[in-house]
Amino acid sequence: MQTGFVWHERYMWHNTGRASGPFLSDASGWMEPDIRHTENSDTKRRFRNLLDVSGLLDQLVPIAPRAATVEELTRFHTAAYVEHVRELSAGAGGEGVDGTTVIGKGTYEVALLSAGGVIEAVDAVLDGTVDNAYALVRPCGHHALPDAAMGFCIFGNVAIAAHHARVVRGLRRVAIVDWDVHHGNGTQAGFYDDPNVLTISLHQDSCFPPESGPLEETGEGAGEGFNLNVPLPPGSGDGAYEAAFEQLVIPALERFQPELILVASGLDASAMDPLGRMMVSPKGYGRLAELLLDAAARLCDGRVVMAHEGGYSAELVPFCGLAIVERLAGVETEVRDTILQLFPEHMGQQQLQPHEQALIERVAAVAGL
Ligand SMILES: Cc1nn(C)c(C)c1/N=N/c1ccc(/C=C/C(=O)NO)cc1
Ligand SMILES: [Zn+2]
Repeated sequence: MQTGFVWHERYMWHNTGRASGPFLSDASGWMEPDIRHTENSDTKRRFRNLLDVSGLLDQLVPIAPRAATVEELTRFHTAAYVEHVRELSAGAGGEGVDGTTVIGKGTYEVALLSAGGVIEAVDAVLDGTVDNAYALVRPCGHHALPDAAMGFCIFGNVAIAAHHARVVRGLRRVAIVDWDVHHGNGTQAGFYDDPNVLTISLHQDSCFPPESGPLEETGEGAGEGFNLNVPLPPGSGDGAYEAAFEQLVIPALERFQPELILVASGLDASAMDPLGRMMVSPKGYGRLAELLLDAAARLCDGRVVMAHEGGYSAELVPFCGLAIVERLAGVETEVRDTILQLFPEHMGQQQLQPHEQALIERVAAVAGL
């Protein structure tokens, strides 16, 4: 199995600065100042470094990112928004609409490289250069709206790549699966009336954006039935996610018959993430990757491109990421045993719980699955 890997040191140079709050500059004066913004380079660098020291990185095919063009960005974003980011980035910087998304000096160029890196991964998979790919990009994208930055996201990397696959590469049907713990609101918004792009988001119910991603949002107009939200309850672990995949995600993909599957790969559903309340283990993320790749092998010759999104636990992002990339590459490193010892079965709420199964059945009824 040939697995492509997108990385660039510049991704680490997107400067989200230092704040006095978790990711808010505190106006009250009651917070000790000078801590790193929650969305910083640390967990991404640790993920890449574990791929390196485990020996897996040497078995991946490097894919060099490039800057996305304005034409590529404006298939999803407004031209005014793209220009706004460029201006802020060239000047003193600024923030997105939610007051937590930093557009620092030079962010524009890094965000172009992030979106362009996912496009290059899609081209490498569609050209057959590699079988599948993981784009370890930054800043993330799934919260970005056509005209606004939010949730640490600047440009809608995965949405832009989906447009590229359809408009430039001529694919008819592209599926997007978002396993980040937060709702992929930007991706949903971008294709809400589009029957050619199936958008699926599994997320912690009402976590972020606040109240976003209810199961009733199934698409509109021609796109009715082509958006699937799975708002899992806090505390959902490996069992709940595996059941959601087996009962909802895989059947939805089989019904849609995608020619390419894109994954918004946020690792913040892990059991130790500060911005989520889920219980997924590294083994659990590995299992989701297995289920997805098995479906892709049956549906679209294994064509899968994963783009990194959220994930803020320095301890678990590397192990969750490694578990996923091991499955993409079909390689088992010696680290996997460590992962299992770190996360024995009994830890946390790994088994499917009745209330989690009940939510899955409510989604199945609404989605006709
Ligand atoms: C708004 C707001 N206002 N306040 C006071 C606060 C504390 C706010 N939280 N912002 C957030 C909360 C979570 C994320 C997750 C990003 C991610 O990983 N996505 O995948 C981003 C921003
Ligand atoms: Zn997230």
